[in-house]
Amino acid sequence: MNRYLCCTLVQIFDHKRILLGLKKRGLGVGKWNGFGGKVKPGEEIKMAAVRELKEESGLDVETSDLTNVGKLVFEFVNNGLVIEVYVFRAQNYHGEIVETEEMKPQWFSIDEIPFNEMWVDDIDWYPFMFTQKLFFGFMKFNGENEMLYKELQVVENV
Ligand SMILES: Nc1[nH]c(=O)nc2c1ncn2[C@H]1C[C@H](O)[C@@H](COP(=O)(O)OP(=O)(O)OP(=O)(O)O)O1
Repeated sequence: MNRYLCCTLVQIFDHKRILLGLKKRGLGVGKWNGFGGKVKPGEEIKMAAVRELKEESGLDVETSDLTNVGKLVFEFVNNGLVIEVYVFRAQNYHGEIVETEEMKPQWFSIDEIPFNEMWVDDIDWYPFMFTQKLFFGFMKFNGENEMLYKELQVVENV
């Protein structure tokens, strides 16, 4: 039986900029990513997204300001881990951006997203996010840097 995790990922937008965080520890260390993490048992997914965004960036959003952009399922063939990631975007937020032990946040122009320092699948699904098409993706990884398989499709709901 594979080990399964349900996670969130929040992409914060401000006009033509996106806020990314450099992951300082754990899964995806050294990569720029949106903000998110594991949903706790019994926790509502959007509440987990709000909590993880706050923990990793200092920013607050309302659950009603989180828009679904897609769902990604990653299978890590090297260790049997399966991660289901609910991806959201938000442009209404408040609070001060802070660097934490886990993440170093930084704004990037949406024309200068550092895809070569991100999870290798991001370059495939960010375009769906930008064109506001709800997507579902399934990817197989061997370790954190080798993508063995990918499948992406536009869907009606996630
Ligand atoms: N291939 C991938 N592409 C991507 O863009 N984001 C990925 C990804 N695989 C995992 N993620 C994201 C989803 C989620 O936001 C994060 C994984 O969560 P973490 O392991 O950081 O969880 P936590 O923040 O709960 O960890 P700890 O607090 O350290 O226990 O990495």
